[in-house]
Amino acid sequence: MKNVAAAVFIRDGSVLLARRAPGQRMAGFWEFPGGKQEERETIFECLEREIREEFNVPCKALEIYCKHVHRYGAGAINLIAIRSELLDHRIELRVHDASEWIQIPELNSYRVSPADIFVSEKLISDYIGGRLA
Ligand SMILES: Nc1nc2c([nH]c(=O)n2[C@@H]2O[C@H](COP(=O)(O)OP(=O)(O)OP(=O)(O)O)[C@@H](O)[C@H]2O)c(=O)[nH]1
Repeated sequence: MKNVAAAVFIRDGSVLLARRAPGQRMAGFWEFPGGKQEERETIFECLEREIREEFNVPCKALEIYCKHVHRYGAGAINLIAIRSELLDHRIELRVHDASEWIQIPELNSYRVSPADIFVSEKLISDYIGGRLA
C-alpha cells in the first residue's frame, strides 16, 4: 500500500488546500498538497520534497496529525496528514491549478478528495473543540 504525505498548513484558523488540475486523475478535487512516498525517504522528507516540487517553496514537516487508509478502485493509499510550516508563503503552482487558505469550518463546502474527508472532518472537530494550536 502506498503512503501519501499530505501537508496540513494552518494559519489564523485557515488551512491551505490545492485543486487538482485538468488532465490529472481526480481533476477538480481539492486536496492537501503532498504526494507519494518514494523508497529511501522518510515520510517527513517526502512531504518536504513534494511541497518544493508542487509550490517551489521550502517547508518544515512538524508532526503527524492523523493517518487514514482509503480504498480507491485501483488500490489503497495510506494518507498521512502532517502538521507542517511553510517557510516561504510565496507559493507558485507547479502542479495544481488553484490554491486557497480556507477557514476550517468552511471545509465542508469544498469538494475534497474522498480520502481527505476524514482529515477535513477531524480538522473541523478539533477546531471547534479548541484542540488546534
Ligand atoms: N497529495 C495528495 N494526494 C492525495 C490526497 N488525497 C488523496 O486521495 N490523494 C491521492 O494520493 C495520490 C498521490 O499521488 P501523487 O500526488 O504523488 O501523484 P499523482 O497525482 O501523479 O498520482 P497518480 O499516480 O495516482 O496519478 C493520488 O492518487 C491522489 O489522488 C491529498 O490530500 N493529497
